[in-house]
Formats: sequence, C-alpha cells, structure tokens
Amino acid sequence: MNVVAAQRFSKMHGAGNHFVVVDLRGGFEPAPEWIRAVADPCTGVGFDQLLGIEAARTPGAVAGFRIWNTDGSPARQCGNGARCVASWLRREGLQIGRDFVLDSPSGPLRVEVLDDGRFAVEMGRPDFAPTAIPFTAEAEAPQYRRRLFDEVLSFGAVSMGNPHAVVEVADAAATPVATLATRLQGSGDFPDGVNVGFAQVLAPDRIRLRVYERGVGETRACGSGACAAVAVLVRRGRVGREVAVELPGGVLGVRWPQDDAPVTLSGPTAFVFDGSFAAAFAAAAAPAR
Ligand SMILES: N[C@H](CCC[C@H](N)C(=O)O)C(=O)O
Repeated sequence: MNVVAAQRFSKMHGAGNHFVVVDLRGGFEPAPEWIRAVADPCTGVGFDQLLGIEAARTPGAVAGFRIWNTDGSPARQCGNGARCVASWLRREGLQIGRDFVLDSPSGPLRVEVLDDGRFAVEMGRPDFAPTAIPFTAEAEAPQYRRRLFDEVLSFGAVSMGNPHAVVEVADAAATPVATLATRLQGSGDFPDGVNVGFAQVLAPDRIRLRVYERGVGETRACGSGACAAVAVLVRRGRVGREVAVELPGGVLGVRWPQDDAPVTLSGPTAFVFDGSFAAAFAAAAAPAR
C-alpha cells in the first residue's frame, strides 16, 4: 500500500496560525522534503507547522504529538498547535473529558476544554537561564543588548520549551519585523536558532505582538511566542499576570499567576477542511517505519 497516497490530513488554524494535522499512529514518518512540499501554499497545502499525532509516551497522557516547521525542521513546542491537536482528538471521538494531558516534544502538557472550540494549555514554566534557551549570554538578565549592523537591539530571552527573544517596540505595525528578526537569528547568539517576537504594550493587560518564527517566517499567531512575550514583559514589570495578546490573526489569553507556576495559554481552534494527499506526494516521502 502506498502509505503517503493514503495519508489523510486535516487543515486547521488556531487564531490564524495554520496547521496540517496528520495521524502518525499507522507508522507514517514524514520526510523533510515531503514536509516542505506540503508547506507550499501553491503546490501543497500550506501551514506554519505540521502536527503529527502519536500514541501517548507517558503514563496519564491521552496522546502525543510532534511538530515540524515549513523548512522541515522539528520544533519542540507549539502552543496553538497543542490546542488544535486537542480539538482534533476530541473530534476523532477520543473520550478525554474536560481536562487531560498531551505528550509534546518538550514534555507533558495539561489541556482544558473551554467553550466554543477554545482550549487552554499549560505551557510550563518560562526558563530564563541562557543555557536552557540556548543563548550565548554569560549571565541571565531581564534585557540584553546586541549591536546588529547599524543599530543596537534590546531584547529579553526565554525558553518556553523552545527558544524565544522578545523585543519591546513602540509600534508593532511599523516595525521591520523580518529584517530585525533575521539579523538576530543570524547573529550566532542563539545556537539552535530563535523565534523573535515584537511586542507593543497597550495596557498592563493588553499587548500587540508580531512573531517571526524560526524555520517559518512571520506568522499570524504564535502561542509559545505570546507566552514568551508576557513572561519577558512581566519580568521587566511592564505588564500584569493576565494579558490579552493581540496578534495579526486573533487574540490569545496568557496567564502567569506567579513565578514558579506554569503559563496558561487560551485561544480558539478551527477546522478548515479534511483531505488526502495525491500519489505525487509519495515521491518525496520516506518509507513507513
Ligand atoms: N507556532 C508555534 C511555535 C512554533 C515555534 C517553532 N517555529 C520553533 O522552531 O520553535 C506556537 O504557536 O507556539
């Protein structure tokens, strides 16, 4: 049987951040070339991340998932994706109640079902230690400064299971996001690369955010980026512990009750369509495991 031709998928989005969800439980292993082909919005489907559903890995979890970026690289954390995986599993008929655990590449995540297709995910504790990110700074600080070409960029850095830098800006809409983010990504300061957020504080409980992701580019929404932005801004005393994050694709809720507590991310999920890949996609796919 041609595993890839038979491979079904769902196109979903969470606050405008779009995903292709595939079920890996039958043994299908996506190859990087195949992932890049599916990511192309003209000749493939188009996504910010490919999400692969797997069996649970830890006791107590109902299922697991893996994450890939459009360039075929694996990612360790995806907040919007975790909500879409939860929604996908519920639609599949998995009896999961209102509160359950999913195994993500960066560890188990607790998920809560809210109303109207919304889900909340516990994204773990922000880790500001440079070695955890990883980031080459010698000591941890709320803000770092780096000269990049002709200007000095100030930013905070944190791991939400994946690496994030957060730059506070006066006007997110007017910020040259791609230029600044690719300079920071190319600086060599983040050995595993970095997702770069540009946050404009509107009020202590509301920010505007644009995120340029590692392995993807600018996205309409980034869940872990929203958590990272709030964590960095809380640490600098710029916002409170419960913040609405306005992204180009929608609004996400971020709550970080106290320093030693996990950050909770809430927001919408939506199904766009279901499909199955044509046989032509098989050419670039790896054999089944
Ligand atoms: N969009 C995702 C994050 C993807 C991060 C990925 N680009 C990486 O390499 O870490 C989210 O909603 O959290």
